[in-house]
Amino acid sequence: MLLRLDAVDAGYGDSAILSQISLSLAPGQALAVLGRNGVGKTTLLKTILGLTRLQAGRVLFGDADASRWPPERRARAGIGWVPQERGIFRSLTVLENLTAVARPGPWTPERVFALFPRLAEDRHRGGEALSGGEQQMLAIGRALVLNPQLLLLDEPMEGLAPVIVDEVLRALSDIFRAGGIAGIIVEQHARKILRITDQAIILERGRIVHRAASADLAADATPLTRYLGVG
Ligand SMILES: Nc1ncnc2c1ncn2[C@@H]1O[C@H](COP(=O)(O)OP(=O)(O)OP(=O)(O)O)[C@@H](O)[C@H]1O
Repeated sequence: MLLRLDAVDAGYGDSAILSQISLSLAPGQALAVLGRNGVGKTTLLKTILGLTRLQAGRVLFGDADASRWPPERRARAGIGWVPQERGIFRSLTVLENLTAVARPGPWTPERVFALFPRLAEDRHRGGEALSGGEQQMLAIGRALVLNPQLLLLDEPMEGLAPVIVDEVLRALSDIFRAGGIAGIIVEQHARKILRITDQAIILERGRIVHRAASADLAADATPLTRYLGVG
């Protein structure tokens, strides 16, 4: 297993947000995290990144107990993060954004440009001149050139035009299927990411209320209707 959460309770200070979360992810596997607003999806990603307070349980990365590792150590160990607010350097060009953080490994700036031709065309443009879709692609690219083993994405499709959503979905599918990188994607639009993930969980009030193979959930949407109110 690449990642395992064992009966994790976590939150901010004394407030408990997540309760009894157990899950595991093999190398190269992708997991969809679904649920309504405020159920704790982002908090789950932050808990894996070491940005919340672990109140009970364990977080294992590879063979190591990472429960007490600070965020920097988790990043060095191979946990990558594409934050919802994207966080690119606006004063640097696209290429500089990538080269500023790249670490040795299969994912180079050139490979990112092959994945996102739109970014390749704009490689010398400044970060401040990019569209929302290009910013998202760059945020994903920047996480990739750090050559993580696990990539965490928080609502990567939010606010993007439909044509860009399709490009980002295709790229993420390539990353997981061919790139050998495991992924956890938080998303409101369940349908879209069930196609590119292996497993799915649905959260409600900080607990996992349903887990399934993504293909099964796509074929029988009863749980989606029940917990998310979508068909
Ligand atoms: N820094 C924080 N300190 C205290 N409470 C927080 C903090 N961040 C989030 N919360 C609370 O944790 C709960 C879960 O929030 P979280 O952002 O994880 O939900 P979410 O499922 O990702 O929702 P959304 O889709 O709106 O982002 C909410 O009640 C929220 O108010």
